[in-house]
Amino acid sequence: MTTSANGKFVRKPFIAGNWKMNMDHVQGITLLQKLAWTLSDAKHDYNRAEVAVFPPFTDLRGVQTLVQGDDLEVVYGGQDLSQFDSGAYTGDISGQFLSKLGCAYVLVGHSERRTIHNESDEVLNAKVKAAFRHGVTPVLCVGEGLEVRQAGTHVEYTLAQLRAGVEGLTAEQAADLVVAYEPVWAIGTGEVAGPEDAQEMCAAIRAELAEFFDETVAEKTRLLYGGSVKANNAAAIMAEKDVDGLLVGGASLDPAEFANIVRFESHLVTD
Ligand SMILES: O=C[C@H](O)COP(=O)(O)O
Repeated sequence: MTTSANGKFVRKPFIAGNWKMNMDHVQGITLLQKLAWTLSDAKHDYNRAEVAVFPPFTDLRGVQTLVQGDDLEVVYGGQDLSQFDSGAYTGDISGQFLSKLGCAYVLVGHSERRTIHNESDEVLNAKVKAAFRHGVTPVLCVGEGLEVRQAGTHVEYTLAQLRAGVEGLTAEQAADLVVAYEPVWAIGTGEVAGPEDAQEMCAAIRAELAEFFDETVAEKTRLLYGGSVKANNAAAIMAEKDVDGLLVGGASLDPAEFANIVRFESHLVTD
């Protein structure tokens, strides 16, 4: 755990770049090299903000080789995993394979998996458990679409996804879990939920974790915001009390922009 210069952070900030279905394995290496150089030039202290990238599966072996070969401090993960460990599941990727590739994290239930691939809460709960079985930390994504937001039921909707996702976890697992709140209406649209929207939901998620598990879990679980994050809005979102990190899509494909998001602290107003 880290405390920042302004004393805000009790949980280590976590800045994650989800490349989605962008960057083939050659482009991915170039992107990661540029990101690492930019952060090195800026003397980024990885103790102050953990940096993760989530490349496509086909990039992961190259990413592992680069991270190991150049001793990079950037960590990486998969964008999805199977709820099963092995067998006749064509096209799926086991948590065991991700673990063997050195993945520290895996996204579970990204809104694009929930909508395009119709992944249910039950399947996602099984995926969260599969990740833990293989020693890979799940980043459970939750969040509402535009209709739910307009109906004003977004908090209850999102908390129901959360409860379903963490069902059956031990307190220790829940404390390690990362939860990403992504309001679907703010993803890739240029629409940003305001810092106060991110705070409202992250506070509600933390309270729900305290209720579902206990206060200790709620104090430890890291909560991210994702949805049209850019360098010019990252600091304001991160200044919110219950926001511990950012899940960045489009802006993570630009190494200079993403590095500036990682270095959000340099844009924070300190007392
Ligand atoms: O995984 C990232 C989120 O879907 C946000 O994507 P975005 O930054 O392109 O809006």
